[in-house]
Amino acid sequence: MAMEEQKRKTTNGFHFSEFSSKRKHSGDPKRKNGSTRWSGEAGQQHSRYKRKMDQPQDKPLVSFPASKTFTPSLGFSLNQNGGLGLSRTQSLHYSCSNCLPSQTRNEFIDLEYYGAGLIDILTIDRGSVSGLAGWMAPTLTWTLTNTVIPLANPKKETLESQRVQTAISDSAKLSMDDDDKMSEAVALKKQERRAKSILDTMSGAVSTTILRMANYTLLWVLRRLFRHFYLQRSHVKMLKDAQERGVPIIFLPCHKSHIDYILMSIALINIGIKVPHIAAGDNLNIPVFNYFIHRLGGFFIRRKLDTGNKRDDLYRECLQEYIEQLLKANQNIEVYIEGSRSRSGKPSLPKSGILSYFVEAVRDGSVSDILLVPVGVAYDRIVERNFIRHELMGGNKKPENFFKALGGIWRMISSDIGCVRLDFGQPYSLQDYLHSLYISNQPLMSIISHSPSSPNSSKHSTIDRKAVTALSYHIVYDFTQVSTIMSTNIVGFLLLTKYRHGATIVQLINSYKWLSDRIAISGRALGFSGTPSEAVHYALNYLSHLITYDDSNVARGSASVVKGVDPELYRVVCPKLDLPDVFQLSHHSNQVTVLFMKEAITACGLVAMLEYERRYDPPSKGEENEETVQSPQYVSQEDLLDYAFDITKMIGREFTFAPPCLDLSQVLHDGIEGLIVADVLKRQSNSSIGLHERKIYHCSTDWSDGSDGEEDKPEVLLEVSTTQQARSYTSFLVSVLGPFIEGYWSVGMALDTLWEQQENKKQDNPRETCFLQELQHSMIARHQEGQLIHAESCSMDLLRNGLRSFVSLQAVTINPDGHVFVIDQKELKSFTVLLSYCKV
Ligand SMILES: CCCCCCCCCCCCCCCC(=O)SCCNC(=O)CCNC(=O)[C@H](O)C(C)(C)COP(=O)(O)OP(=O)(O)OC[C@H]1O[C@@H](n2cnc3c(N)ncnc32)[C@H](O)[C@@H]1OP(=O)(O)O
Repeated sequence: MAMEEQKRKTTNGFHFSEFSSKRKHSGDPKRKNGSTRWSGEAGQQHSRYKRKMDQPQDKPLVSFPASKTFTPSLGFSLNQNGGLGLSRTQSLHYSCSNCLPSQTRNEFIDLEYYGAGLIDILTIDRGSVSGLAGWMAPTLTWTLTNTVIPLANPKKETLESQRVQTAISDSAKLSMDDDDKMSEAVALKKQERRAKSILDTMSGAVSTTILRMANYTLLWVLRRLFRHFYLQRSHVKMLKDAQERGVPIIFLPCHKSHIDYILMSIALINIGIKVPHIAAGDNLNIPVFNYFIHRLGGFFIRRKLDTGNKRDDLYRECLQEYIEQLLKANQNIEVYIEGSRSRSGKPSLPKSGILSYFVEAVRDGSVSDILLVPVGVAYDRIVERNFIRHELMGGNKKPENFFKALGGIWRMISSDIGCVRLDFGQPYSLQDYLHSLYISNQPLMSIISHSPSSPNSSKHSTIDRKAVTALSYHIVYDFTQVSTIMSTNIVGFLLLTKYRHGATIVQLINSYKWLSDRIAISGRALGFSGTPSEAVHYALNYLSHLITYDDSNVARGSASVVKGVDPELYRVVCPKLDLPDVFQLSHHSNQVTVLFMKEAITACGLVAMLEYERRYDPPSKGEENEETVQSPQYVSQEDLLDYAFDITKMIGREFTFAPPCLDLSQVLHDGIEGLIVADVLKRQSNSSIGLHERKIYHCSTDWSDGSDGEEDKPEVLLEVSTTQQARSYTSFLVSVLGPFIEGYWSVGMALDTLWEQQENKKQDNPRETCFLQELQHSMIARHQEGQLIHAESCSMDLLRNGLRSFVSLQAVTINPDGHVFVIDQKELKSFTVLLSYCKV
């Protein structure tokens, strides 16, 4: 009792994160605020803690997805394969009720157009005109005359602007400080020349003639590449309505392939939307191509604004002013905020630099408003397979060049990529977004780390960096939500989770039905409308290089083969789990993973919690009778949330599975609800269970300091179902996150070894790239020895994210020279142990 009293005295209420949850810990002096101790040594430290939700109890637990409406299966189309078409039409107008006022949300929704079907851009409006004339007619007439507004001269206006002129004189002063002998006139001239050369490289004038020719040629190429290229009719109307508003539209697509921007421009041109100016990384500034890119609307930006460690303010100002000039001229802009193509199929963490320029333009009144349109791009097949294999296996990014680009185009033309679909999210006003964000003081989800402004950053004091970062995460969430899930994604996902050891086609068809229903309920669009059997066959055809068939079942005349049913359906399909093939399957599968994230995280929390208890709090000898073993298990909901919270902190950034304006505890509550609906957990009222019969894994309320009367609140207990069905669903959910858990755990173990070396000062700490390469080599070796469960966990992308996650948990740091140092071994160990519990 005295000990409990002592605990109570030493317990402090503290904020685990600024926004999300408030925890109390046990008062163990070894524990530091906000961290969970996951000691590997039995019984040494208990990691139970009490967590208190900031949210009032009467607030709805889950308030997203918001304002979504959806009409299933209205459109229909046939493809060349005789009926297997991408035709399920589902309109999804997503916007977030948390951070947008309702009038903005519903502004562009016009129910009349709902479910009016899909448009195939490859055959759009050719109508009765046939042959060459049919091709040329739309190209030469209405399309381009409407869609390109010639720019006056953004380069000249940018150069003459107050902002760039000030930056020129500031840079001149700096160069005079560096070189005493330089006169002011010379310094100014030099900086002026530099500004001019920056803008020469950056800007280009759109040419209607070249656009017209490109539209014609590329439509021809795309016809060879894709079976269909679909847009939703309702989205076309929505974009036209948005265009009527007379403010610039910013298109923010996800980035999976070089074809993304070609599809975007072609789609917009052919539906009569003003063609956007596209921010292109300067790696594409290659001879010949750069001429065309400039004339097709691209403008080059550096992928890193600063060169080396030297800050380049002149470049920043030129870029910002150039963008502002485009906005003032009411031009549409397209930005790939992920900054590069996704290697893993899931969105990369967004970059906020260009977004901050849009925000600043609206806030300082340079433009009255801007409409933001997230765009999802979905392919049946991965377009650039080789580059994914190469880079995820740790290969360096190869610089682009003319011949490589030509080779890439040729390879693409000669392959069949299936169908592609563009889905536009509902346009939302940046003005409204900022307004409601500041008015409602929305919290940002705590797992988002926003980069603080650099110490020598003189700018952007007026912009709340958190708000801009939140906006960028919101966009990533939005384009994920609007993206269509293709049949290849579903089959890839099933093969990597439920059926890693193989499944008959019949099993795949049944699971496909189940999963497509899940997708429909979640409000995401499904990119296939045929029967599940057609969809599975269609997908297996596109995944043929990633699977093998085992016919022994059929040849043996196995009992499971039903007479009278096509024996083909009993062939066993096995995924190729070798490296690097498995990366491609996981690229497909990751499109679906995000749907299960909330539940999978809570399921991992549950597994970790039960494993912890099994190891460190086994039933005492006397209790170990048959009755106790079979008695139901209970967990405290709050403790489960704590475990889930820590897992989210660790691997949550792999997927943007909730908008940043939601409180993380709300999101995880949603995950628990999912487990309850699936009968994995059952909610119990405290009073209905006698203390003696509870085997409850929860913390003691005695740890509370009692200052806020929390102990008055009834404790929510969850009964863990022991049915076979519940267990297999839990294992399925855990397997969804399996590769991430295994990869991150391997990073944790490698860092632990590094810490030992660091302590013994055996050798210099490795650089980040070296550390990751060595780790990947050892993992590949372990995979070859059959010691890894998931070969996907060897992905360089995943290992890099794992390392960054430990950095953001402040267990590890990477110094300016790129060397990796462990700075908090306890924190490192606690999270590594937590991951090992999820692995079981
Ligand atoms: C008909 C036929 C048609 C055919 C049609 C063909 C079309 C032919 C076109 C080809 C088109 C190709 C298109 C390819 C697609 C790509 O090439 S994708 C790659 C290029 N695009 C991008 O990277 C866009 C997204 N990236 C960004 O926005 C990055 O921030 C930037 C601008 C590249 C800079 O990155 P960075 O150097 O790492 O710097 P970062 O930390 O982001 O910060 C820079 C500044 O932004 C501001 N900032 C950053 N974060 C924040 C924040 N949270 N809050 C406030 N301010 C912030 C600050 O001012 C910051 O400076 P300091 O605070 O340090 O002073």
